[in-house]
Amino acid sequence: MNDTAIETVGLGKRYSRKRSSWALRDCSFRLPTGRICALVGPNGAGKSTLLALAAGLLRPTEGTVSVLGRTPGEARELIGYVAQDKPLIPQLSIADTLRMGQELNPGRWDMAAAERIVAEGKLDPSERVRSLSGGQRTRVALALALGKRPELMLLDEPMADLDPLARHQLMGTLMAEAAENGTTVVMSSHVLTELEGSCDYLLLVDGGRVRLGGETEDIVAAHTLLTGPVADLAPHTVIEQRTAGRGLTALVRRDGPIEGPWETAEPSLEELLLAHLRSPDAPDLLTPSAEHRTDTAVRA
Ligand SMILES: Nc1ncnc2c1ncn2[C@@H]1O[C@H](COP(=O)(O)OP(=O)(O)OP(=O)(O)O)[C@@H](O)[C@H]1O
Repeated sequence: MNDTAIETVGLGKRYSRKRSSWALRDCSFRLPTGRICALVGPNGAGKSTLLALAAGLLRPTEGTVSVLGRTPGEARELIGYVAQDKPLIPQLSIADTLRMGQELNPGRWDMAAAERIVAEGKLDPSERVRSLSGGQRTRVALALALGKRPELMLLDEPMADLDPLARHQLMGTLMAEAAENGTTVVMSSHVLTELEGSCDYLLLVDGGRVRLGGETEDIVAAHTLLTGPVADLAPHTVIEQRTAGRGLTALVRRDGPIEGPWETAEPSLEELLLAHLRSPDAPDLLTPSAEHRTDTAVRA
C-alpha cells in the first residue's frame, strides 16, 4: 500500500511568462497518508495553486507532483477536491446534484454518507442549488466530495463562508468521515482556530515555497520562546527577536539544550507561524516524514 498521499519535487507553477510571476517555485515535500494537514500561508502564497496542481487541474511549469504514487490525472477518481468558489450546477436540485455524484463515481459513491451531510444542515433535497446561501452551497459541495469516498480530500478554504456553528458541525463530520475511511485531508484556511484542534500535519506556504512541513507537534516542539537579558543566542537559529532596552524576546529553533538566563516557553502555533511570516529569511524546516523520497515524484 502506498504511504505517500502527495509528493512534489522541484514543483513550480508560473501562470504567465513574466519572470517574476511564479505562483509556486521549487516546492519539494511529502505528505504521508492518513494525515489531516493544514495548508496555511498569507494571501497569494500559492495554496490554491498547490491544491489545483495536486488535483490535476493545473499542469506544473516545472518539477513533478504525484498523488498516491500516480500522476494526479491517474489518481483523479481517488481525489475529492472542493475549490474555493465551490462550483456546482445552479439549475440542479440538491438531490439531482447527489445523483450526478453517483453517476460520475460508479462503484465508489456512498449515497447514505452524502445524504447524511445534507440532512445535518436541515436542507431540503428538492431545493435548487441556485437558491442556497454560500454556506449551504459549501455543505452540498462537501457532501459531493465526501460521497465519492476519496482517499485524498483537497479542500480550498472550505469553511470560509460558514457560520461558527455550521463550521464546527461540518468540521466534526469531515473528521469523522476521514477517520472512518482513513482519508488523507489537506485543508487550506486563514482561520487557525479552525485547524489547530483537528490537523496533525502542517504545511506553511509563503512566497510560493514550502517553509514549514511536517507533524504540527514536532514543528512546534522544535521551537522555544525566550525572554530575558540580551545575550548571544548561538548555536540556536533565531527566527525572530525583539529587544527593548536590555530585555530580549526571541523565537528560536533549538540546536541543543537552551543554556542561559532566559525564561523559556513553547510557542503557540499562531506565534510560530506569525514569527515565520514576519521573518522571510528564516530557514525552512521539514520534519523527516515531510522530506521527499524520490528524485522525480511523478511515477511510483
Ligand atoms: N489564474 C491565474 N492567473 C494568473 N495568476 C494567478 C492565477 N491564479 C493565481 N495566480 C497568482 O498566483 C499567486 C498564488 O495564488 P494562489 O491563489 O495560489 O494563492 P493563495 O495562497 O491560495 O491565496 P489566497 O489565500 O488569497 O486564496 C498569486 O500571486 C496569484 O495572483
